[in-house]
Amino acid sequence: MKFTIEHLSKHFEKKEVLRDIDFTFEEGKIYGLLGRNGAGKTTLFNCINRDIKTDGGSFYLEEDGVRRELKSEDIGYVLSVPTVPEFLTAREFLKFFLDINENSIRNPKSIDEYFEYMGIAPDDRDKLLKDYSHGMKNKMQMLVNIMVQPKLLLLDEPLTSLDVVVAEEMKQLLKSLKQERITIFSTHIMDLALDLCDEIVLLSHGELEVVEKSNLDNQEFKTRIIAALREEDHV
Ligand SMILES: Nc1ncnc2c1ncn2[C@@H]1O[C@H](COP(=O)(O)OP(=O)(O)OP(=O)(O)O)[C@@H](O)[C@H]1O
Repeated sequence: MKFTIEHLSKHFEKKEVLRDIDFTFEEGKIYGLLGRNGAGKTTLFNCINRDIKTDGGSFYLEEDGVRRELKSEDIGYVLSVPTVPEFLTAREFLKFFLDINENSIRNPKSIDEYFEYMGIAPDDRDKLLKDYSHGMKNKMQMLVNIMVQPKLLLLDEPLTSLDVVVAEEMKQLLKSLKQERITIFSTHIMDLALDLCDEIVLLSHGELEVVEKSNLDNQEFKTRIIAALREEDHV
């Protein structure tokens, strides 16, 4: 499977954020998307998820040699600021989510198995989501996105608010999920990107570019990435 972006452009007023991007992502890989603040990472995700209108461009999935347009049901999108229905308990939310996605969730587990899988303690499962911490809401958002087993998983800085233990668990979880999908992961934490991701892609000057690791060690690789990002024009 391949996910291809063709001629994607997006501007806000006078600012050209994405400039005629052409890029192909491959199945089974986690891509670390790095870019300076304001480089356009969230904008790129929002364009792919059709949350905002693009100026032009197309998105395709190719499976077994057959190419078709990307559909919304192909995508899981974990936002940096988790959005969950605050007025429901975590259990009610999962039940509702399972009900409305009955036809698209393959081999569903029980609600408590999902909580277990995500490390959400029994005492927290019947609490209102408005009383969940930022990190716990993040876990719930991650869970519902994983449940539908999307072909394309977009993660916008999802681990930033998690404590070290949970962040490590989530890292292992993402690694275990990477087969049969394409994962694109934006982060500012370089060590996390190097540790978790198979490829590092820079979003710089509105374009995507792979940074080749070749035979560099991690420190040299980091230096190369930072040097490339420094060139970003910040006006
Ligand atoms: N709705 C909008 N209206 C006007 N400008 C916008 C809008 N959304 C984003 N921008 C601008 O587009 C640029 C890219 O923003 P975006 O949030 O995609 O960057 P980012 O790479 O995700 O940044 P960060 O790493 O800080 O989260 C910024 O200059 C931002 O101000």
